[in-house]
Amino acid sequence: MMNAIEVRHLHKSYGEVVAVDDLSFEVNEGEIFGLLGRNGAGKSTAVESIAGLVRPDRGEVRVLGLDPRRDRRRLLPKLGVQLQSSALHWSLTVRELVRLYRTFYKTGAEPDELIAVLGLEARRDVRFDKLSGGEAQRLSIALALVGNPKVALLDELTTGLDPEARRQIWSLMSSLRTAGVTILLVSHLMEEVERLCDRVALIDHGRIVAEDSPAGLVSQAGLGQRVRFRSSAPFDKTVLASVSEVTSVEVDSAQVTVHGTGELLQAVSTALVRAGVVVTETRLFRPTLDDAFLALTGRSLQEEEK
Ligand SMILES: Nc1ncnc2c1ncn2[C@@H]1O[C@H](COP(=O)(O)OP(=O)(O)OP(=O)(O)O)[C@@H](O)[C@H]1O
Repeated sequence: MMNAIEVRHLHKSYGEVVAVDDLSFEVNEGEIFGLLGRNGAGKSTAVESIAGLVRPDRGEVRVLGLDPRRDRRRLLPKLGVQLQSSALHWSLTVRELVRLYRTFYKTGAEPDELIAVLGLEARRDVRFDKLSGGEAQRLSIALALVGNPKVALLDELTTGLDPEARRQIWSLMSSLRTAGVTILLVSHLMEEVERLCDRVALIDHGRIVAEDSPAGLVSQAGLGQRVRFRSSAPFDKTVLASVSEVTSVEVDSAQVTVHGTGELLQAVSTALVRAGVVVTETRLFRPTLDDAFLALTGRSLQEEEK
């Protein structure tokens, strides 16, 4: 099977700033692939290079086997691009813009249907400069999808959207996946990435730090899980000594934290019941993608680039 997107040894600097530093990855056909990283990590530069809008200093990009700069005319009908800051003609309405973009393609979506799918029906005749940030964002997704692309590049998919609109976009992404569209998406949102992406590349300083499924990244980080509970009687650690899932136990007065792997909660609960130990407020903490990012890059995803 051909890879829908291939990026090999991509480099791009802006003056002194190295935006993308030897970036290589592949996106399979029909896959949703996420680029996750802090502000300034180089994600947008990568997307713009794949879209053919930025000329890389070095390296190669192929989209559906085509060079996005050299084979631009052949690629554009098959490619949908949503960029972070799209400056659109401010005096055109939502409907006029979607219809205009539709004319760029031989085949594509029915403009009014697409407007409805993106929840913009009520705003159809509103000028672009009168839209809220979230509405403009949804419009930019509509414009990226109006040509029924085979490959969609979506930068900051749901940034600025309220939870309701976000869920709508997520379900739209799932139906695009079902339709076989390949999607490269840039996101800051863990929940979005965990829900949508088949695979994710963690990007830091223009480089890939790790690449796997969301669950795979969490297990790559080797963080294990924790079970925490309260014990009214002084807790005797030896109760858990022979439980193979347990790696360590911390007792802080009444609060007990058990670190371990596998079916930790089940194993700990069983051992406590067998020993006749009564505990309360039992909670399981699983490492998140955010924890994995911190473990793999040394910094939290929320932290801004200095
Ligand atoms: N056109 C440009 N001119 C100069 N510097 C740029 C340009 N575009 C990006 N950069 C710089 O390159 C680095 C990578 O930026 P890029 O926008 O690709 O990162 P990003 O991961 O997409 O971050 P964000 O989420 O904030 O957009 C940053 O240091 C940025 O300031």
